[in-house]
Amino acid sequence: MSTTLPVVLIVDDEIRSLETLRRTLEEAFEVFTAASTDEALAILQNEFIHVVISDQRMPDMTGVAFLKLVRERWPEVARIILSGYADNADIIAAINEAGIYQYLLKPWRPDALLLTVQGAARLATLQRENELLNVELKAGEPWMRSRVAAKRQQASDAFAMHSIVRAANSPLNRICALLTKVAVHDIAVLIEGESGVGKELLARALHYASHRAQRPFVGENCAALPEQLLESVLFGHKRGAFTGAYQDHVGLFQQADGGTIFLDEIGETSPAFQAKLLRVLQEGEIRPVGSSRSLRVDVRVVSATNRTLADLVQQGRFREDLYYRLSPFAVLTPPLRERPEDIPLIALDLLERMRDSFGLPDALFSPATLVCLQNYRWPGNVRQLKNEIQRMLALADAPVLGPELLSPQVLHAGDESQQQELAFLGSVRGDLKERLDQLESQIIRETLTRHRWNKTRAASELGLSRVGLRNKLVRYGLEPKA
Ligand SMILES: Nc1ncnc2c1ncn2[C@@H]1O[C@H](COP(=O)(O)OP(=O)(O)OP(=O)(O)O)[C@@H](O)[C@H]1O
Repeated sequence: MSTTLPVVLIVDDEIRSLETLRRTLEEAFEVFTAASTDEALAILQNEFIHVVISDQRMPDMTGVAFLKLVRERWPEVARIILSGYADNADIIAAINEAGIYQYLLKPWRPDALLLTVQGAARLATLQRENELLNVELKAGEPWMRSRVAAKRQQASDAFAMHSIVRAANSPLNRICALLTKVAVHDIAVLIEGESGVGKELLARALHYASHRAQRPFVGENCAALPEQLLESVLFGHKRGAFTGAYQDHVGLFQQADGGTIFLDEIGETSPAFQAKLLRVLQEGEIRPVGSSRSLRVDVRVVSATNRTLADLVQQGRFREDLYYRLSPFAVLTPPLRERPEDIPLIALDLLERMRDSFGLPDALFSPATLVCLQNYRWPGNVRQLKNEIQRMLALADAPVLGPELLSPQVLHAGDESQQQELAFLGSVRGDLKERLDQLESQIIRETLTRHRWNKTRAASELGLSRVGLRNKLVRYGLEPKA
């Protein structure tokens, strides 16, 4: 599951009610609103929605009829009905026909609504993961077990350390190697790095490299929820623990039992929450809100932050004792601008994944576009790169994605790079032979990086034999470090 916010679509013909719902949910979710079912269907068609909340009484169709349609087309989307009337027939129809997650009565309470939508989003995420695993309900049957095992293997391959795209000489190699080593030991891991650098990707890869791979990986963005809700989401609650707690709720720590829990944006948590988390980690037990019983859980904690946690400790904003609990092993993921050799490879990988859905199965980058992509500084890291490629695909009319499709700041980075190239040429010292050697070494390094250090392809592009290329690598000391 991604710890980017879950996406919720609200459908209601009353604009004021739509806006109130949006305001209540938009802190914790990415929210779309639709004032008609047609508008809602168009959004479902184009967006990746986790939860649909529909009003029951709408002019064009009832909420139940609409959610039935949603269930037929997008069964993985969790469905919630909001109604002003406790009509038994409607409730039974909603449950039977539209398979809804919850029937909420108006006036709803913000905390109850948030909890319900959080639970529904979690369900939708699990359903998506199940879909990935293609686990069918008959998993208990012996013939299914081997299939489930095979599908789990596929999932672990998809999230394996080796599937994290990076160049042969990328600094990520060292990080992946360290995480693979640490994975087999059951210690907590802290992953630091700017937003969008791939911290969650690394956390998942760590999980799948560990002996916990057959158990769940669950994640939560700790910055997305108010303190009390976060506590309830992570540790669970008993029915009646607070207003709006209509039923028992199993927390994520319990859901992750035997597996890994990923606590994203841990640096944003309140002192009170930090104290509770520390107790859970010290005791290996959780106590659901409103419960008098503690439950033992066996969970490996991987946390992430885009701050420097040690600095927050220094500033008195993060508990030192919790910091040491969370970080017996810590890695700093470098931003994309510090590993430009990864950019073309990640860009090509993202393009391959996305081009079909934009109806451009043969799309490829022009060489000038690749140069611009590699020269830009990507403050939003891989997530921003992904958005940029989506934007290009959305604007493109032909398979070759030229630089004219780039957003201005990325395009402009190309200009800067030309200036840099001129500056580089000006900075090269020595006689003509020495300067040409330096240029040759740069060109070979760039070509190899683009070909993921596949020497046959690089040699072919450069018009060299493999032996010829190898000799030059030795001469210029260019062999990548393992
Ligand atoms: N090396 C990579 N190869 C392919 N895709 C990547 C790579 N690194 C990151 N991504 C993709 O970039 C996006 C952002 O990555 P991820 O969510 O892991 O970042 P993050 O550091 O956890 O971000 P945040 O701090 O905002 O939670 C995801 O879609 C992820 O799949």
